[in-house]
Amino acid sequence: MSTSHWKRIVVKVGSALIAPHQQGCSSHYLLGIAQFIATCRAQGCQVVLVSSGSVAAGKHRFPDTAEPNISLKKAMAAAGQADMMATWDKLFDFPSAQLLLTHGDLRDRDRYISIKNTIFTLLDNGLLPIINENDAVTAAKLRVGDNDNLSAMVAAAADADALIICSDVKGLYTKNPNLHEDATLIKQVSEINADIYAMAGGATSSVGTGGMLTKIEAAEKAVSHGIETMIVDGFDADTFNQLLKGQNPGTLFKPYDVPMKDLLHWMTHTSQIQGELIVENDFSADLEEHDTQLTSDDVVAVRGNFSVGDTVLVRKGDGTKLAKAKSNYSSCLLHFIADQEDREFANNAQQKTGPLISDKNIAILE
Ligand SMILES: Nc1ncnc2c1ncn2[C@@H]1O[C@H](COP(=O)(O)OP(=O)(O)O)[C@@H](O)[C@H]1O
Ligand SMILES: N[C@@H](CCC(=O)OP(=O)(O)O)C(=O)O
Repeated sequence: MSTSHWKRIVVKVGSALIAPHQQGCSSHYLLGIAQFIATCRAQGCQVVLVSSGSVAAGKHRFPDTAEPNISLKKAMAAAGQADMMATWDKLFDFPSAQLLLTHGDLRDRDRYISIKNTIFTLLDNGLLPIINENDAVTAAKLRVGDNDNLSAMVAAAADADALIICSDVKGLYTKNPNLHEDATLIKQVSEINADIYAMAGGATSSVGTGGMLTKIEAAEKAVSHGIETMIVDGFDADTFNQLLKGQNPGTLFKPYDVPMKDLLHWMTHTSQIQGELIVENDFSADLEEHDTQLTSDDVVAVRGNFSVGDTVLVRKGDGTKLAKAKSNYSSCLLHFIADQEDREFANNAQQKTGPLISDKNIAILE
């Protein structure tokens, strides 16, 4: 790893670094991170910042709430977001821009492409995109829920070379170091497997979300896109000197040698399977190469409730998974078509809407 070889990176900053005392924002720990970002940019590396901290920053505006419920957390996020942006903005001598996203935005292919374009346009014009989840408006079904996974989705969208997750611990330990004195730091992870997940516990601070578990999930998403990922200690100013010297100050997760194709990665790690289309057992998944298209005639069963634009799994009746794809029809419409005795309705739907799945929006599973 070396900062001078990176063309584009995503830096994720956890809540404890932004509002360490939950009395609004503090620039104490952010200064070193801001200097690191400025140095990377000066070296020609584009930077996207994913910043947590809106809830922690807004908390002090609601002093009588020891255990805030979800509505209060949303209000805290709304109250703290502007403060958090203003705190970052003061530390930079270049302009920044705010993007507030939900999983609902990222898992819709058109909106995902639009987000991608906006990030690139901001970067190409010298702005620093600062991204957070839109906590104030999002609902349970539509949220990513933690900024570790959000930062990995953003890193994939931005086609980043590296994802640096700045937290309140040095990196991944064999067990939670805040609870176990004998925990030891893991310097490098070449393969994320069940043993690695078994080391990860949840957050122990009152402001963190997800703990190490969501960071490993994020690392898994990122490395499969070919993005080297690091968990580092944002409290320690020396972390950023080490990074600039090409050293590993925390835990480094090695990227895949052969990254997943972009569309398959998005279908696997960002979009969510909302249902299944079962096709005949002799159906082959050559939709991509042969420009063929799946129609409602090819489907023998429909599972789950999905809407137009949702991602579905295409599989054979024997269980073989063939592809993940965007459905141009809702499950409701497919059931209705299947219930019709004649073909007229299906033909009309096909003429109006086109194929059930087009070759542009399908990722063949190898
Ligand atoms: N194996 C582990 N190694 C390191 N930290 C761990 C581990 N398991 C759980 N943790 C917890 O994860 C916390 C970091 O996650 P979190 O609180 O969500 O921080 P952030 O706000 O930076 O996302 C640590 O402070 C620690 O309490
Ligand atoms: N979106 C939330 C942060 C969620 C989150 O993942 O927090 P953290 O674990 O501190 O990175 C906020 O701005 O408060």
